[in-house]
Amino acid sequence: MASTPTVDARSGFCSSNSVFYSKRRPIPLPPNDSLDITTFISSQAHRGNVAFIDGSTGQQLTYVQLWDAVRSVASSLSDMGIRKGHVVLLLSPNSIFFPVVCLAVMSLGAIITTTNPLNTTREIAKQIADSKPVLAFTTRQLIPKLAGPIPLPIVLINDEIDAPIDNKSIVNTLGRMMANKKHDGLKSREAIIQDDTATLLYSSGTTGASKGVVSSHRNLIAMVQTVIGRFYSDDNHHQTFLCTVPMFHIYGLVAFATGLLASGSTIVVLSKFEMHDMLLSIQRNRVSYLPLVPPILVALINAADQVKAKYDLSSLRWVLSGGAPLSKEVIEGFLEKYPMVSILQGYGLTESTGIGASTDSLEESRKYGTAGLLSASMEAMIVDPDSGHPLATNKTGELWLKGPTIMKGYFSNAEATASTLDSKGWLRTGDLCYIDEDGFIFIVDRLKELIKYKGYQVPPAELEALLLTHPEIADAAVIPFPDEKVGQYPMAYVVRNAGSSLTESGVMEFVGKQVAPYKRIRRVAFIDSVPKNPSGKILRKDLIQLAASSSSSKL
Ligand SMILES: Nc1ncnc2c1ncn2[C@@H]1O[C@H](COP(=O)(O)OP(=O)(O)OP(=O)(O)O)[C@@H](O)[C@H]1O
Repeated sequence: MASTPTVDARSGFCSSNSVFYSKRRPIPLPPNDSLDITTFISSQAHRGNVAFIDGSTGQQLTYVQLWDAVRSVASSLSDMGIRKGHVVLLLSPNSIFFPVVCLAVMSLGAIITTTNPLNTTREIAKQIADSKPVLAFTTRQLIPKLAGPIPLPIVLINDEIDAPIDNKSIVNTLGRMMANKKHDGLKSREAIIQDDTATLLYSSGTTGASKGVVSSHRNLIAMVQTVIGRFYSDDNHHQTFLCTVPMFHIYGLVAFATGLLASGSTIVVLSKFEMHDMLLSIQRNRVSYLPLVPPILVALINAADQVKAKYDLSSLRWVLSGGAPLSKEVIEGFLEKYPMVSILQGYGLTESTGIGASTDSLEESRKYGTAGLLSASMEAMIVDPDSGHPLATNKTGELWLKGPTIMKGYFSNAEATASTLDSKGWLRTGDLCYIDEDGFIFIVDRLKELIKYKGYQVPPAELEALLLTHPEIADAAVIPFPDEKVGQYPMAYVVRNAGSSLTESGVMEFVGKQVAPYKRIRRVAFIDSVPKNPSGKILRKDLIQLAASSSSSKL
């Protein structure tokens, strides 16, 4: 008889197979295999009334209007010949119509692919060549970005029904589609099963070329269940969220275009992040939940006195941080300035269709620096990157994840899929982590970003967190600087507070006193701001390039 694996209730670790099991209540997936994400969300019971509010114009979409719009757009798409398996590109800043497009496309079994409006025409052309969309939704301002070698028919996202169709690529407008009340097109909708592909999102490309991540309806349904479990387990009272993070990224997509709609939340949408607009929207709409990325949190700390004097933030209860590391020092700094607000953490990847671990309560968040507990039904292994052996609690190695939200694979890239997903469904996250005796995950750094000094590994995130504790440092990034003798050494790019006269040697001494000799920063440069991507990650490759060009120009 096979023995039952013994799982330690405190850590979730099973010593017989070295797997960490989630400590959260498992979430049963809907048994009906013939189910798409849109039907799943729209069939959830809740008492919500207003789904979306445009943060700048105040325009609202109620839940009744939202689902009516989704059906109208789906029917129009079907009339245009969009079928299951077709890829549809969405190039748009955040808007209350972004989710309408996503949900309509997915309801037909077609696949939504999104892209960053800040991408160049060349980058977008590359994504188009890879994903081969048959149609694009975009705004009038962004049409020139689709001027690549493959012309695409365009649906204009425009809230005016009678927007002029004055460009030969424009085949329709979203306003006209939403006004279509016949819904005859839905009769030719094909059957969808949970395993069918729903989204083709591109990873951020922080550590290499961006890759197309294929997620299924099942992946998204499981993620919606995770979101419901995270925010609505105890009581089902109405909550208002502010959307500042981009909806084209997995973070924004699972929260604002899918997950939160299952429980009747109200979502105030900002087309882009701007500090004043964000704060004004919180005040005006009595926002209770603010999901953001770490740089915004840092900005809120730095400007705390002016912010509190100018805006009424009394409705704000929770800030959710995700997408990039958040140090203990930043958390403490925030709580000191905003004692009424609690911070929740979320950790995930495009490849895990969103949240893989999170803190869901104030008590959990008090484990400062943690990315949280594994999401419901998620399993983890910590694998020694050198030996490939799984490790136990409090040992650092690469985090592997397995569960119902893990992607199907990379699009048209069998090689990348094989090196990231193993045959048993384990996803190699590329993140260096440990899991403590209570089951909390701590992210040390990204494997690919470790600096190798004389064979020792130096995590840049640790040095960045330390630099941020300096009272005269507003922001910092640490990169590897190539050196013939030692391989690489840590170099810091530092943003000084206004009026600071901190010197290079001052920075080096500050760090040198607090770390082992191999971790010391051996080169410093001052900059005005640290380049970051929309999910808050430091664009280290840009800084590496900058360091290389400034050192060669000095030769
Ligand atoms: N709460 C968090 N704390 C620390 N790091 C986080 C957190 N959330 C996400 N991350 C980081 O973000 C990564 C996932 O990011 P994303 O899927 O946007 O693309 P990327 O990994 O940056 O891009 P690419 O794989 O193309 O380099 C995780 O592997 C992790 O390194």
